[in-house]
Amino acid sequence: MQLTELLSQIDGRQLSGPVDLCPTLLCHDSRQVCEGALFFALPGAQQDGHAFVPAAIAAGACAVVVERPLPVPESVALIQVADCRRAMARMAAAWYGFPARQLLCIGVTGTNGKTTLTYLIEALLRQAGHRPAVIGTISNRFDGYSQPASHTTPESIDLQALLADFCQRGATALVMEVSSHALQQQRVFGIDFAIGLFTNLTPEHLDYHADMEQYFAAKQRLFCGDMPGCRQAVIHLGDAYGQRLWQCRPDALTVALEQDAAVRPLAVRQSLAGIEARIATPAGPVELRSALVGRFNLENLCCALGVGCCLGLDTEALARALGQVAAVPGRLERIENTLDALVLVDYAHTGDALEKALQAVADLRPRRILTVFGCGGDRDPRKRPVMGAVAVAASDLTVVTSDNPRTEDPLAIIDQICAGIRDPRVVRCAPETVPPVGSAYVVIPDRAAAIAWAVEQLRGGDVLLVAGKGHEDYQIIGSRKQHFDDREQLRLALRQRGALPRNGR
Ligand SMILES: CC(=O)N[C@H]1[C@@H](OP(=O)(O)OP(=O)(O)OC[C@H]2O[C@@H](n3ccc(=O)[nH]c3=O)[C@H](O)[C@@H]2O)O[C@H](CO)[C@@H](O)[C@@H]1O[C@H](C)C(=O)N[C@@H](C)C(=O)N[C@H](CCC(=O)O)C(=O)O
Ligand SMILES: Nc1ncnc2c1ncn2[C@@H]1O[C@H](COP(=O)(O)OP(=O)(O)OP(=O)(O)O)[C@@H](O)[C@H]1O
Ligand SMILES: N[C@H](CCC[C@H](N)C(=O)O)C(=O)O
Ligand SMILES: [Mg+2]
Repeated sequence: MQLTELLSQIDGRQLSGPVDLCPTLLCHDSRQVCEGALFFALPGAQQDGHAFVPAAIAAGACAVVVERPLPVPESVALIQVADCRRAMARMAAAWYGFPARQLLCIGVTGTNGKTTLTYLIEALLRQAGHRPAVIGTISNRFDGYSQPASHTTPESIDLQALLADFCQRGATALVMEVSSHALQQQRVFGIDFAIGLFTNLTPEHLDYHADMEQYFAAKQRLFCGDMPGCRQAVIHLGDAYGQRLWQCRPDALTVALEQDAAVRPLAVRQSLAGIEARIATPAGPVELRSALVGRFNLENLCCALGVGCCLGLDTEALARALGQVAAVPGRLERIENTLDALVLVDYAHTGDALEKALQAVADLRPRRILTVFGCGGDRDPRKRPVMGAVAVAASDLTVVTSDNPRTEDPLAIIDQICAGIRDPRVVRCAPETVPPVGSAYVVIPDRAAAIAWAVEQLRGGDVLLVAGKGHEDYQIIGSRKQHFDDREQLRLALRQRGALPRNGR
């Protein structure tokens, strides 16, 4: 594609140097530049891409997009723009032939529930006769083809490449998680979402966003802004930020569990077998049976119904589609055992998610609740003491361990978690002396050892919740990513106790 054609996508740019160029590649990492590449110098959180312009040119870049003028050789085109990430998103869309225009695009944002909702909406889109692609935390996938995701929402160049690939494979629709990082960094700029869904907003990513207001402002961009955002909004009102969002999108289809809204439950029965509910919707009352458990999943199902109504599905089609989603990997995922205990792996890695997951467990009225969790390194440290407090408040026995320490000291992360455990009734015990019943916590930094120890404590009627890593099949310690899977570790520990069922893997 001609550089001039790409440049026609962006306003207010200044150009110097040659224009009659045909770049071979779009790229923002100097380490990936090849002969003829068009390089975007992104101002980053860690580094400034402008510093890598000389390296990009040395590696063969024929053109560079910058926010500040820089000296470059005469043979290189220099394009100066106000916002490099936005220019990159627009040019990437053009480069790949505007694939999003061929898809019915649905964007899901909010602190928790996005991944779950993409699975539910995927089923609704199928029911509506679409061939949906899914982009999110677990994987980017379409029709049997799946690649593990490195980000919840890919960088704009990767995103547009994926969309073009999905279109080529025959996708007609897309449901994607839209993270606050993505909205802040313009990764989805230019995508015209037919439907945007807001689930909730609770403290998270406050290492990246200055405060909750900035975090909310990022999320809000999907609904009211210049992106172009979404045509139809679905908003969960049982959340103070959802209420605020509704003020800027009074046309939204509203969802709530406990207040008046277009989608709201009329009658609910919850058990370990799942959720049975009669739910009011604009299409009429839906009789829903879902194998998903927990009140937060009732909320997710209601949000999905809102989206399904926007798709024009009738009540039977809505119930049929959502009833088909029996589980979401790593979200309250059950691990079979012969102890008559419920063993669950869950991705709760925020205070609110952990509280909701533990509430879902408590609603099952178990004998005891045992919780194993840690917090990721190089991520918002503010959630650590909160998760510590939430875990011990709702558990009989908590095992504080490591998540993905990344470049932080795992013991320092654990100390920050424990600093939140202020309730004098909760005692810290050594693993050898822990009382069998009561409010206690132990610290076992090695996650595999923590899981094995918790499994040893399990008795019939107990629930064991291993939280924080869900579907992840790795652990990042330092800069090394090694294989680690909570589900495998649990099965290993259960096997060692002779408590893995005959057919258990
Ligand atoms: C905090 C964050 O979002 N960081 C993202 C951001 O990095 P950054 O702004 O820090 O970039 P940087 O490292 O300072 O580098 C600046 C520029 O210099 C370039 N560079 C750098 C080094 C070099 O030698 N040459 C070079 O050209 C880089 O490619 C980049 O373009 O831009 C990078 C390029 O697009 C991303 O890869 C990077 O994601 C990092 C890896 C990350 O961990 N992001 C997470 C926190 C994230 O995005 N999470 C969200 C939300 C998760 C959720 O809630 O589910 C997600 O959507 O996944
Ligand atoms: N509606 C909800 N409200 C609160 N917590 C929820 C909700 N849905 C799911 N959770 C909890 O949050 C965890 C993560 O859920 P899910 O993966 O669906 O959210 P997400 O928004 O995609 O998260 P991430 O931003 O990490 O990708 C679940 O394992 C569960 O513990
Ligand atoms: N989407 C979240 C995932 C956190 C998962 C947890 N296991 C961790 O590594 O902190 C993030 O990037 O902050
Ligand atoms: Mg997700």
